[in-house]
Amino acid sequence: MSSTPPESAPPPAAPGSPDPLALERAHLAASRAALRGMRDDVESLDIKDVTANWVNAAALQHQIELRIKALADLAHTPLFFGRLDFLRAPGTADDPDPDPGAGAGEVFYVGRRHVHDAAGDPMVIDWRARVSQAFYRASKKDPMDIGLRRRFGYTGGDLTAYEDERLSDPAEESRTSALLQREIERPRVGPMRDIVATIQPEQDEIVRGGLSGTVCVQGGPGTGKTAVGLHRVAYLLYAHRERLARTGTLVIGPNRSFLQYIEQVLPALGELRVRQATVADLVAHVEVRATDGPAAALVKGDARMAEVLSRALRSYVSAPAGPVVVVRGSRRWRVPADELTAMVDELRARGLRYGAAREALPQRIAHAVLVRMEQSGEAPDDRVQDAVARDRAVKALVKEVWPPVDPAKLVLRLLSDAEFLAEHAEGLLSGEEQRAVLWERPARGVRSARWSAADAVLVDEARDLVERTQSLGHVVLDEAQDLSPMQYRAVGRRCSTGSATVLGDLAQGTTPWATPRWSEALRHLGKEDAVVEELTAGFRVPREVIAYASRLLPSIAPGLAAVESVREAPGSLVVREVPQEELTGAVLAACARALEHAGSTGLIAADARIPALAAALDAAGTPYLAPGEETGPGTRLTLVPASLAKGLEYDFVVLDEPAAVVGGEPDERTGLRRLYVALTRAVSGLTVLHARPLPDTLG
Ligand SMILES: Nc1ncnc2c1ncn2[C@@H]1O[C@H](COP(=O)(O)OP(=O)(O)OP(=O)(O)O)[C@@H](O)[C@H]1O
Repeated sequence: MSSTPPESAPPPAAPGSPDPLALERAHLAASRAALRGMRDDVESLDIKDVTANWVNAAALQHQIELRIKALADLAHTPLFFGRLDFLRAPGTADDPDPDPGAGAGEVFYVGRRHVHDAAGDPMVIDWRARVSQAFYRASKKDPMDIGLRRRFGYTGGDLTAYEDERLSDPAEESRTSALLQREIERPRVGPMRDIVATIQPEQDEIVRGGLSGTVCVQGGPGTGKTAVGLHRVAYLLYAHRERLARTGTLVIGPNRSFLQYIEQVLPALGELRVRQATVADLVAHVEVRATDGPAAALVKGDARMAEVLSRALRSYVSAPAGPVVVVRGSRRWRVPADELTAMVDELRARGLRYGAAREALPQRIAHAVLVRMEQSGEAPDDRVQDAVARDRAVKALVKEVWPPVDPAKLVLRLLSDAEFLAEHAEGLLSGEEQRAVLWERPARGVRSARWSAADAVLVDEARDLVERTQSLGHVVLDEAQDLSPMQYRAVGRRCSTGSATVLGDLAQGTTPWATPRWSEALRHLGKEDAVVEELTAGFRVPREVIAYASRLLPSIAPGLAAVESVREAPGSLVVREVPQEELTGAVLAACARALEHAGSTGLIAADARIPALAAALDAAGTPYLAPGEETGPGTRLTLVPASLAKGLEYDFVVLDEPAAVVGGEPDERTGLRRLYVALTRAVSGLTVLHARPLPDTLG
């Protein structure tokens, strides 16, 4: 970016009047100084006076250290990226409770964090504050009382450009932002970055949605779903900090490489304490050492398995065979079998968790004993009730009629014992489905069993039947289209009393159980009343490339609209046929050409082709990384197996042999969806090289 305002900026200031860029730089310098002042204030806090207790002191010290960290002025992160000149005090037109301290015609600088000067006056407003909303939402149609919206461009940490929109001036034409275009095309080195300076209005609606409801976002490749999900977490933490600090937030992504790719975004937004995990991490109660075939995985992931498990668990509860007799001193108290049966039936009917009901039963029995004691003139108190509940006879009876159940052992038995499975899958799973889920060799113990990923989800379900899983305040679920119904349930119980942001693209579903409709996914998640929003503007992939990839849509997701790219990049797509024996050489040459440009290059290929391409790159002395590993100026090429490409992006992509990508999947639709994912990873250029024929729709 040049050091002068870009073309879209207003003409230079008239001679004699102050240079606007110089004034803005002065405000930046003053804001930096104010931020330093804020940090100095925190650093000079003396906590000795506040607390004498060392535990409290340590906790306070930790808080202070976090605050100092949050107040760091990162040289390459602009302190503010926008400015709003209000025509009158924000919100006063129709707001009975306007922001305090906002005067008519006030000017606000919008940035990543709040900065105030020594007098407490704001120098920079947090992008998440209510006044900042107009920066993202105001338009010519609805100027929201904004006279001027100014966007700033930075080079490194220096303010070098600005772009103005006079929203309330009917004479000014709306135009697309050159700074947005530049931001998107800025070469990618390192992990995903935040989009806080350029969040678009339809994205902002989702980011600032309330905490109480669940939102599901359907959006094609590169529409900003991941970015929106992460910014939504940052927003919710700002707007509901105390509540979420208590209940917790979690971001769920498809695999490690993806999590590595996104892990810097929230810390860059000042949020250091959000847990990020895969579904496998959440259900890691047993060690996964085996892979299911598609038939087994499909049945194990089906929601009917929840009912099978529930029935199997309930089968452990039996009717008492006889009375319970409690001996206290010289007296014997007898509760007959039919009364015990009524207690068991009542607890069963109440729908409590297995473990909670099991804990309640001794208290019920003790209560029945106490009633008898009172009837015979004794005056037992609570301690007596507790003692009776712990009586050996009571314990023995509870163990017999409501035995403790280890969730992993329950699943192990179902998958090892054909008769036990048949008994509880009756009317739910066909004989063939039952055979599909049974282990070939029954396992002897939980530790030695060869658990699969889907089995671990079953164990998680069983654990929840025994003891309720704790719910978090908010969960963001990315690439949600790929989850099985049982996986949705596992995520759903982690936000059962909280809310979720569900992000995905039905056209990119590549598991055998990929969800066909969001309504179904939301039902399994337990969030039927979620709002489904659609994002259609594409930020990553240039128009030519997305148009090419979208030719696959009618076969992979009929009815889904193609992404409308916000960017033209003529010449960004090259599709070339080469003889088979020249394919690898051509691929390497294409990578070398891509690497002549700044930024990252991804070489995407069918998983089966990876070893050959890795060997060829090694032989050519070209260094490369695995997906998710941080690219740096030295190594900018990543070798990406098609199965790991989802969610990632590169400035330039070289796609090796599409037919092999399609052929690497068990069926054609999944193959074409995998190809669609691979075709939509490029920001600036895509080169497709093939020796075998392309799929019909692309040919
Ligand atoms: N408003 C925006 N301003 C600037 N860049 C944006 C904006 N929205 C999205 N982007 C960029 O577009 C790219 C794609 O975004 P993101 O990865 O969130 O899309 P996605 O919908 O999750 O894609 P996929 O379906 O492929 O996973 C990222 O580089 C992101 O930073």
